[in-house]
Amino acid sequence: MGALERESREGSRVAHRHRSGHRRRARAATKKRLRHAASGALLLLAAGGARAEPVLVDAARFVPGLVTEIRYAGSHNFVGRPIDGYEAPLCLLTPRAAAALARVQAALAPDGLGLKVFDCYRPRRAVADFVRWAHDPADLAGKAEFYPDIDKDDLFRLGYIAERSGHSRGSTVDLTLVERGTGRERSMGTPFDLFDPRSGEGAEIPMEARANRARLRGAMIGAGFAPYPAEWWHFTLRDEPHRGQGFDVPVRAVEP
Ligand SMILES: C[C@@H](N)C(=O)N[C@H](C)C(=O)O
Ligand SMILES: [Zn+2]
Repeated sequence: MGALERESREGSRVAHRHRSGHRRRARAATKKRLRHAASGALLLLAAGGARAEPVLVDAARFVPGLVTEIRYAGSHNFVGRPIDGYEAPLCLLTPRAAAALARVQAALAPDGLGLKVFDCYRPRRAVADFVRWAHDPADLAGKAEFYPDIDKDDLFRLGYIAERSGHSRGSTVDLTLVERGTGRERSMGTPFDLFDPRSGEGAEIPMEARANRARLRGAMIGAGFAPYPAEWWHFTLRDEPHRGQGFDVPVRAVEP
């Protein structure tokens, strides 16, 4: 069974759980089909195409003015090269997470602020790439910039990178605050993906950076996201769909 087919079956089980009533469940079990659209989008399709619910959407279409800098699609990241599974620099998210992010963006707008995303949905094959990279002690290309004071061996143990990442469920996002007009990033005390205690809660950082972290955190929590204590940039939608799962379809353009 191919990865897409496997994911489709997983998605089908999720859809099934959410249907209420025996009759509807039985009908869904027999009629519902998951198909992989020609574009590569992962779609949940009802029989006859009556209703289509995408599992992942391009968040930029839902969040006006969202700035994207998808680091793992390029080389400016802790590995130092594009990561497996990132075929396009897109922020794919579940529709629920994208809608929540749109609420955050709207809440920030009156202050002239907006969001810039660094990572969104992360395929399992990308996580596997991180794990393979971690097992090569000679590959230290990104050490000086991203983990200067942490042994590469410890990055997973200390929780800076996950072997089973919430990002693979599509409702987790790495992001920061930017000024609306200029796109200039607000200072957060440490850069994105600096694996260091200073990136975590309670770190000794300048007051302005502390205020910026609090602004981001408050806006994200207000829209239903949970922060991650070790990394100021990492948030997961509390009421996320697809819990306990993980998708592996590559990051590439999805149908609108
Ligand atoms: C690698 C970093 N950007 C991140 O997202 N870390 C968390 C722990 C994860 O990998 O899920
Ligand atoms: Zn993250």
